[in-house]
Amino acid sequence: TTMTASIAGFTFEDILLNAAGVYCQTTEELDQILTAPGAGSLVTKSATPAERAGNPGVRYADMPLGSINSMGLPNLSLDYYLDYAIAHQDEKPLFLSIAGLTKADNLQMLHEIQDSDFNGLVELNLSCPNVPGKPQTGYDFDTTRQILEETFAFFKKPLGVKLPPYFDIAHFDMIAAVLNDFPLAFVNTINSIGNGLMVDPETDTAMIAPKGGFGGLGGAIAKPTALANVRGLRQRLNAGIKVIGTGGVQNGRDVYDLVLCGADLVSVGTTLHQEGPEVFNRLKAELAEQMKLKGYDDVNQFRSALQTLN
Ligand SMILES: O=C(O)c1[nH]c(=O)[nH]c(=O)c1I
Repeated sequence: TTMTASIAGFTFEDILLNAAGVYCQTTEELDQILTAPGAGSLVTKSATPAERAGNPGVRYADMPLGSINSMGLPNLSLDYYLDYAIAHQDEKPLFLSIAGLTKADNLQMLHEIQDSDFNGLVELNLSCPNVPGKPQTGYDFDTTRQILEETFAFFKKPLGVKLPPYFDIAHFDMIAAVLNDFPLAFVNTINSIGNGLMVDPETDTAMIAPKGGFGGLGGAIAKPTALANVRGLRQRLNAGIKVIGTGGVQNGRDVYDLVLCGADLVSVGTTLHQEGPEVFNRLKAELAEQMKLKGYDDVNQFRSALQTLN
């Protein structure tokens, strides 16, 4: 069974990887993803120029429908992840994620990456929902265009963007109209569904502390929105912009569905957090089983092959 994909000239021997933010905070965690059977790549925790502690208090919770988090962008700084990525980029194609709190921070980090020995892929996170007072850039189409214009004036290495989920067909049209104007290597869709709220039934209290309990939703609850965003963007984006599908992956059928909607790679967040890096081998085996049932021996045979009723 062939389960490879290519983005920006990189060949991925497996289509699975972690979702940024999950199991990728420290070199110890990153090494586990790097060596996990079934994982074809990894992405580092979204970085800021300087180290950040993130939001105080309980900031992650599992729940029946998935997870809720308001981490608040805790990370060990761009240099920490850049050093790791440079040290390991010859072992697998790697993604380095950045999430500056300002355009200036993003441009500063991109200049540093441009001038560095890192030659992998950069994921510009435009969708962190959990920094108090900071809106999700991906919902501001003009600001998104502005950042990409200033970025591509100097940045020449493979770059993609991590997008928030969109819930209006008009917004699929609008974000695609922006993205299609730039030589992006990929989009990664979706980030968590921003600012949900969950209650602990024992105590009638919000499950997480930051922002009065408001946080990004992941896991099973995110699957229909993830499928719609992968499909909606695949249908609208230039063929040269590849798609990483993220959201709601619990089993091989979920991976299959994201590929059916157009995903080239598939990333796993909540289920990785709950199960650990052995999840990749399980998902790979279950995907292979699903493909066998359907008569496919290569993911390239059914990518974007979703049928519709009319
Ligand atoms: O709270 C976080 O650190 C976080 N949490 C998310 O669910 N998505 C993000 O992009 C980020 I930067």
